[in-house]
Amino acid sequence: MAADSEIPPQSLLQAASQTDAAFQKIPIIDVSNATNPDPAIRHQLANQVRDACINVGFFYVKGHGIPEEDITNAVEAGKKFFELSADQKLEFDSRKSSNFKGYTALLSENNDPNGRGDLHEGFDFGPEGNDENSQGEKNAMSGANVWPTKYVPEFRDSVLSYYREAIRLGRSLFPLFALALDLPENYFEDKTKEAAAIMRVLHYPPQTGPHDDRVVGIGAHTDFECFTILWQQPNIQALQVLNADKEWINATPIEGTLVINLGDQFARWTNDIFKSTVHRAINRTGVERYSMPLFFGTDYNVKLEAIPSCVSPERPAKYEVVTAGEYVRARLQAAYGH
Ligand SMILES: O=C(O)CCC(=O)C(=O)O
Ligand SMILES: [Fe+2]
Repeated sequence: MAADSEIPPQSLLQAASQTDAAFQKIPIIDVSNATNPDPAIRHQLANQVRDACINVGFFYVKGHGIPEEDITNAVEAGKKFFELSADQKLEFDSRKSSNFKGYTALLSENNDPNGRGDLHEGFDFGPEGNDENSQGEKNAMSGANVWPTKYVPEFRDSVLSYYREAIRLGRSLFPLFALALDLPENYFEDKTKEAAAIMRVLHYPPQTGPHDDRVVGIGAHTDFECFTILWQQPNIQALQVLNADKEWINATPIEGTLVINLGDQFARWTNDIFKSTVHRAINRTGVERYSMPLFFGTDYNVKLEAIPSCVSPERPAKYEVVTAGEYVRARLQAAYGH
């Protein structure tokens, strides 16, 4: 066994009280052993995940098992869609949909209230085929997806193949997050039955002109859900993560990895022991950039209530209890203004 497994494990609250959120680097974690039959190996991996979650809120995963071909096909389909004319793309305008699905044009979103609109366009979709069991008040994005099949016939199959792979990866991470929180490995299983994950394909045109922190690809924000699985285009530096000293740390793409970042559902659930870290993206490279985030949340009827292992007399519960569905709906309405 590795030497660090001989160090007596620190309690979660103890570890959380000694965090170093002025991180300079984003850790890389090899998750190929996430489902290893040896519990000692899974625990060791969960310790790395804990460190990343309480100090940074971001980590790269390698050994994620998503075939390169699924990534390429999804990105290529996205590129073809964004190359359509503005009028063609607006046939799928998400403002026409009651559930935030479809196309969002440049500048129609504003993630940072101090910003002037985000310089990216996007296409949003969710799970297919579970409309019946996920309808209703509780689910802000339930209901049918829209697909640009008439212009890009392979779009739906290509992005959904990647989506399914990313969901598989996301499901394999929940037991690690549970162990990292001193919880039973299956803690999140009954809370993530629907895999209420929304995925986006994003396009950031290159930005030129004078530097203005209010005009960026995606303004400074935190994500809403438990965690995000982000593919970002290789060789393009755009994504930046804010540390506790208010320095922007580059999340440079690393070949063969995906970025995982925690969102506000996890921060609320863990009473801020898991960090939902502010980030933004600016594409000043002179070339087009594409990225694909998938936001993995809990089922929308789950109450986001501080987990007992994350609360103590020194660290009382900080957030009022809301359901995941109420929370996501409010945040989406604030970002998209509808
Ligand atoms: O494109 C990126 O690198 C970041 C996207 C992002 O932060 C988001 O969609 O929430
Ligand atoms: Fe984000």
